[in-house]
Amino acid sequence: MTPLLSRIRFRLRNDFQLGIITVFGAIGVLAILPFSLLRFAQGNALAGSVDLAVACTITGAALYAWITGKLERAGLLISVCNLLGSVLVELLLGKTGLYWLYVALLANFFLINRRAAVPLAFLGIVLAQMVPGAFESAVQRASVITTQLLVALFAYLFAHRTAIQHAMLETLASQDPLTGARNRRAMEQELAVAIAANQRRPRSLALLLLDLDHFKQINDRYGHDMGDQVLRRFVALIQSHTRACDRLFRYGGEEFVLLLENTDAAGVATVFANLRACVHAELRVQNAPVTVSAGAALLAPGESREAWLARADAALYRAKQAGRDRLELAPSPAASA
Ligand SMILES: Nc1nc2c(ncn2[C@@H]2O[C@H](COP(=O)(O)OP(=O)(O)OP(=O)(O)O)[C@@H](O)[C@H]2O)c(=O)[nH]1
Repeated sequence: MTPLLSRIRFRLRNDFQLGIITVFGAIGVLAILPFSLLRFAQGNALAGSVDLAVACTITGAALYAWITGKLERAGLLISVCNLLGSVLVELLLGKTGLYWLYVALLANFFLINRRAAVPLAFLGIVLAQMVPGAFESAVQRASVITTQLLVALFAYLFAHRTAIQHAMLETLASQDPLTGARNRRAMEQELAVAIAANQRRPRSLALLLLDLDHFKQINDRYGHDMGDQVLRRFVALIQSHTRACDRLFRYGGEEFVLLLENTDAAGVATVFANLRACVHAELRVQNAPVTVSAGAALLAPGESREAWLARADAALYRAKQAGRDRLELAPSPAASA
């Protein structure tokens, strides 16, 4: 498979909304365009033009989504086009437009945020009622309104449920189940994002690698459950003594990474001094104090995630060698070269 094809496959697999937009782009070409040609062949140029405009807009919006990545905007364009197109077809061809409105009502809840899809659904249902001569009787009109409302309601419930499950999956995929800190996978992604953002707008970005001292002894002496409890309390302590914008990750075992934005060497030293003090004061195992060592590194220009982490790790190693319960700051790569 060519790199382009595998990239397309990857994006379609990992982005549900882009997948739906793509399906619509294909519908624009494969399903609506033939109708447009049929209308022209039947001599109904107006209906043919409406179908052609809808097909082009939907397919254009799908291409726009692929090229720019602006899915919300593309989804909204397709949603509005679906609704207005259905109502216009109803105006020109009668009931046929109503059938398309059902598709639009259903699809819009997957194309755009469900809170935006609700008013659009109501707008579509109301507009569909205003088309003169589209209904043969009051009963038929009532049936159409009821079934359209039900379709919108079920689509809303399904989209709502999907959004909840999506959020749950995201949490499961990014959170360490024991401590609730973000996991290593999330760390790798967020460090990459922070590095990319820093290349565009450089500012001081610090990484603090924290490691509980002699943690093996805690497990050995007091049992694994006590070790787990210490890890949970350690994370809770860090989270309650750092800023909301500071990001904590479990790097593995008893090692944690704290990503500190807009923080220089003096700032890292202050953060660590505070954490060290609160660990001394509040983290005890059967009255024995627990201590923590740390290695810190400030991101150097052009530095990779791996190199940045390696410098913090080397600094942590030095902190351990120097007697633990302390912070070591990594020299910049230029200084150590
Ligand atoms: N209870 C518990 N223990 C863990 C977990 N993950 C790793 N460990 C233990 O953490 C210990 C880490 O031991 P070491 O790497 O020797 O580190 P240390 O004893 O803290 O020694 P220093 O880092 O040199 O101070 C090992 O005994 C692991 O089994 C966990 O999720 N829960």
